[in-house]
Amino acid sequence: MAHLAWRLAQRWCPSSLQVISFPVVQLHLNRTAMRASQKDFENAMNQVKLLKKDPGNEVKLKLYSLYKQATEGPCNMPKPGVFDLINKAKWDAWNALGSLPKETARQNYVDLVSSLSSSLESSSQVEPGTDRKSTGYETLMVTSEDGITKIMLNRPTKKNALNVEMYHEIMHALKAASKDDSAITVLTGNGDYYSSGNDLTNFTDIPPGGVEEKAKNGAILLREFVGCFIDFPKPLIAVVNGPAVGISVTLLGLFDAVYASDRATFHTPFSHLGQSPEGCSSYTFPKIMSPAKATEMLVFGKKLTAGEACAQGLVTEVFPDSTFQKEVWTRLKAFAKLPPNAMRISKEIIRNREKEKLHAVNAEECSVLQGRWLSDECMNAVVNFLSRKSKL
Ligand SMILES: CCCCCC/C=C/C(=O)SCCNC(=O)CCNC(=O)[C@H](O)C(C)(C)COP(=O)(O)OP(=O)(O)OC[C@H]1O[C@@H](n2cnc3c(N)ncnc32)[C@H](O)[C@@H]1OP(=O)(O)O
Repeated sequence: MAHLAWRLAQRWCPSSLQVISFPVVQLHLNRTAMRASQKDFENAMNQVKLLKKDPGNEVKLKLYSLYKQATEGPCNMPKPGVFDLINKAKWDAWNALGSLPKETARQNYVDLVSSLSSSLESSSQVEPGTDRKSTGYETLMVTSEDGITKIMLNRPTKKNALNVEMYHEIMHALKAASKDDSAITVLTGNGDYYSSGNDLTNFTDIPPGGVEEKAKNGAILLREFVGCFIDFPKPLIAVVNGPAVGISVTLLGLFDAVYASDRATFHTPFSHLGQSPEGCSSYTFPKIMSPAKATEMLVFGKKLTAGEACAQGLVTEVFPDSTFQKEVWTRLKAFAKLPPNAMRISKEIIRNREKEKLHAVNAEECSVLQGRWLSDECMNAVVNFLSRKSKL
């Protein structure tokens, strides 16, 4: 009983939640894949001023040291005397960052502020079900309510095509959702599309190292991105509000449930684009729907209706578009009331024995795609789309 009381206190007492939030801060500090722009950095500096709670001296020193490193580089001040306690603590914190590059310090600062904003916001949450909106995302809307973290793709005018920023932001949102206090996580799209897949303009921004470097970087990003779905620890549900194309379809094989509007379609036109399957679909689709049906989709680019996708096991259930949102969210709210640890553990039992295999498949698919991106077939398809000569 005392144990239960302690756990309840830990759940609701803001000061103990501050302690819980610390590993989240660490997690964000370890994330180096995203690159913060000067604008992100300035936004983060403004956000610090808006924090409603004092984050404590340890965090303030970390913020100070990252700020100095990001703006001035390695510590360049003479060491204060032992009795100058405050300046000595600040000097120690800055000096401890050694030769950490300015860009990394800037990114770590932005991550730290972002994690502080969400952890301190959640510590002031008094009632379950209070809506929590994330800020700082350019391409997503992320909310946490009723035990559900909802990650909404938010580029409706581009049919929610996934640009490089969106890949990074989804990874960030998934990592945050895996640590937050929600029971389940949902991915959905804003507007009439779920997602039109990879943003084909991703192929246009060629770095100094040329197309080879571009393809290599793309493969690294894709592998990390898909890896986040393979490793996601809580029930992950897709609410497919409209047509889905390319990678937004292949990833569905890594979700725990897929609910679709009857307006949704499922299209993986990889051969048309001179590309090859990703998102582990070369492994998950044949298992889900038989090798021949997977071939129709992944090799011949057959577009499925929601009903067909459901009959083939890719979609869990289809709802009429007119009642889709209401019916699905009612159901998800009921799921989110189930004991979260039991759900997490059950997911682990269902998925874990496949994890190693999925990571190996992911690595292989990315390596094959890296080669495909350099092919004439792929380059022509991208040029045709961008010059408005072709559409799916
Ligand atoms: C790090 C790299 C990882 C890569 C992973 C590999 C992933 C592979 C894939 O996902 S393959 C699938 C790629 N997707 C496509 O080929 C879809 C291309 N889009 C279309 O064919 C059409 O836009 C459509 C059928 C999705 C929708 O047609 P329509 O309803 O007529 O709308 P518009 O074409 O007018 O679209 C509106 C607006 O959005 C832009 N847009 C839509 N999809 C994409 C896209 N995938 N990439 C870039 N831009 C896209 C479109 O250009 C319009 O923009 P505009 O208003 O003209 O500025």
